[in-house]
Amino acid sequence: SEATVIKRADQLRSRYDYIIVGGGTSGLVVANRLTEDSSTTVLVLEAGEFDDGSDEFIVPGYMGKTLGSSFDWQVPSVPGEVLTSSDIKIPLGKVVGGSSALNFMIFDRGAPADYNAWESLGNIGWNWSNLLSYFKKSETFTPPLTSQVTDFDMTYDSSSHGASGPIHASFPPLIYPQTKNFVQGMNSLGIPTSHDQATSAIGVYYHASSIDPLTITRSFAKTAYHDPASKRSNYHLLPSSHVTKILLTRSSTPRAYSVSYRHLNRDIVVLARKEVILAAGAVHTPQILQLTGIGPSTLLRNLKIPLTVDLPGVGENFQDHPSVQIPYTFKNVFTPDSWSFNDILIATSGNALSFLPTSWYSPNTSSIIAAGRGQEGTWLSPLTAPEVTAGFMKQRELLLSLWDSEDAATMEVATFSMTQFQGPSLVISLQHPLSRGRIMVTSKDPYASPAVDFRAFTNPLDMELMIDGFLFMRKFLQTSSMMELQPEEALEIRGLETREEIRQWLRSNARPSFSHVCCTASMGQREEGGVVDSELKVWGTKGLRIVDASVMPLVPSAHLQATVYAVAERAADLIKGIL
Ligand SMILES: Cc1cc2nc3c(=O)[nH]c(=O)nc-3n(C[C@H](O)[C@H](O)[C@H](O)COP(=O)(O)OP(=O)(O)OC[C@H]3O[C@@H](n4cnc5c(N)ncnc54)[C@H](O)[C@@H]3O)c2cc1C
Repeated sequence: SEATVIKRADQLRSRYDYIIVGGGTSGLVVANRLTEDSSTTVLVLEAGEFDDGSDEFIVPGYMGKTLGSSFDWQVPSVPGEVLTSSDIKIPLGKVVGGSSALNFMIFDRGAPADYNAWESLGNIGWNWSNLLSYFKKSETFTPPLTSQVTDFDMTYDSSSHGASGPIHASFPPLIYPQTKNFVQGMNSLGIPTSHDQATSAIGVYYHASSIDPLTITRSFAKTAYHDPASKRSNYHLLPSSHVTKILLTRSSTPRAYSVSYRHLNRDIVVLARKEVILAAGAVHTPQILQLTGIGPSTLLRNLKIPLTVDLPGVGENFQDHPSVQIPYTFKNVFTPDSWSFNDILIATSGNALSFLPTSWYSPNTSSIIAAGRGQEGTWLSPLTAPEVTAGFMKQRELLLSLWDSEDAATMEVATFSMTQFQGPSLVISLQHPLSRGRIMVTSKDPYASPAVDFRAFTNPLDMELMIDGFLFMRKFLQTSSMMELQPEEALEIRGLETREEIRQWLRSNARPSFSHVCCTASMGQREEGGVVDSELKVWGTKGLRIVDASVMPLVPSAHLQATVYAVAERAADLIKGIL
């Protein structure tokens, strides 16, 4: 597949129709779709290398092993105001394929209400029914085996899925038997099994994974979108190319005409005839914009970065799913005797998720929502511009209606590592948080990490939901299905009784991220802190778009990759001008 990939910058053309910054999940989708037209030339500049072809990238049972390697950016984050545990390093793919090469392969969609909320914020066309065709376009779905349907009561609806898209969504051939206890435990608390999460993402379900069912290996942006495109002479990708800034004309509406990058210690500039497309992910896209002089004017002035466009929303509205592992051990969890070592390698861990509307786990739903409606503070950073605050107020009203609805989930319960040794590690994570973080550069140096400040749980209502999630887990672990696994509460949480005690424990044990960084260059009205319009064009510029997880206005209640693929597929049609 690397035969037509450009190895040296001197083999490049001096000019391309489109230059895509970042050869990750979204960038490769757009590069592939644009080069379907053989007269369109595209260059992808990717900071990372090709993966080394090792099993660690593609064998499901090895997932997680590449974290912390040279293929991972490992971006440090700022210590939290509320979470004392939150100065973590965030994993992000620095490799062709981006984070889709590193992720845990969970392949799921958010609820229709999550995407309709994007349109309600003024982003015309960004609703569930429009996105559904792009979810399908990106996917080839293979249903579970007949024996799995019988043994695990699995259900599915093929018509909700794609049949011929680039990314494979399938179920691993082996599923840990105790996954069934998880599903039945949820059912016994009145939480229904979703018939197919693809169109009905509320309740408990067995999730598909981005795995090619023939080879039982990872299906990701490189295999699905890059490999086929690399056979086209109008498609070029240059790895080890760190983009440092975008060059824009000095006209009244500046036009992006070129990209500056460093390749093998050389600083190089390449020209874009039509557009520059940012796909560097939710951490690096706002960084590149700020380095280019597009961002909050006060920040840029302080750092002596010449202002190109004053856009106060760049780097704001930062969201993720704060999460915590509930520490239990399970005495009666095992890997079936009949499984060989190879079987263990093809089984992903976990396989079931539960997405809960607030009232399904919180007895305090109405008082929490009333408190939200009455909130006078915003708990945004004191440095936040008025436009961004105005946009947040609109979001908050909408979010509280999602918190109050059975059509949207505010808590996820996930199960990982269903192995003999570790037991199911149960993780709860907050969906649709009200707290907002920010990502801002701290110097002109394009190789320095920006300050990544999650600000998780700064809005106190997020913590109230998390406490109710924690208490729900105790109830769940006492269901007869979960009791069969002989759970034992770890000593550190055994004594926790009051909300205050649980809050303190969460403050030092929750994590600000579930690796779902997004929303830092979000779609929206300019006077409401939006960075791109509903065609994903950066406000106040020409020839500059964003297509990655940064453009989402609100994080959906799902793991992010399926949504990133769908957004990028739709972005490609917008760029082609066929929408
Ligand atoms: C550890 C981990 C586990 C995850 N697990 C799951 C999961 O199980 N299921 C799920 O649905 N989602 C999961 N996700 C989330 C999902 O993978 C991401 O949301 C998605 O891949 C993001 O796509 P993106 O295009 O926005 O960014 P990325 O895929 O990260 O792409 C950005 C690309 O830009 C490149 N880049 C950055 N800066 C520059 C620069 N200056 N110059 C040139 N190139 C640059 C990067 O190297 C990268 O290749 C996980 C993510 C991680 C990190």
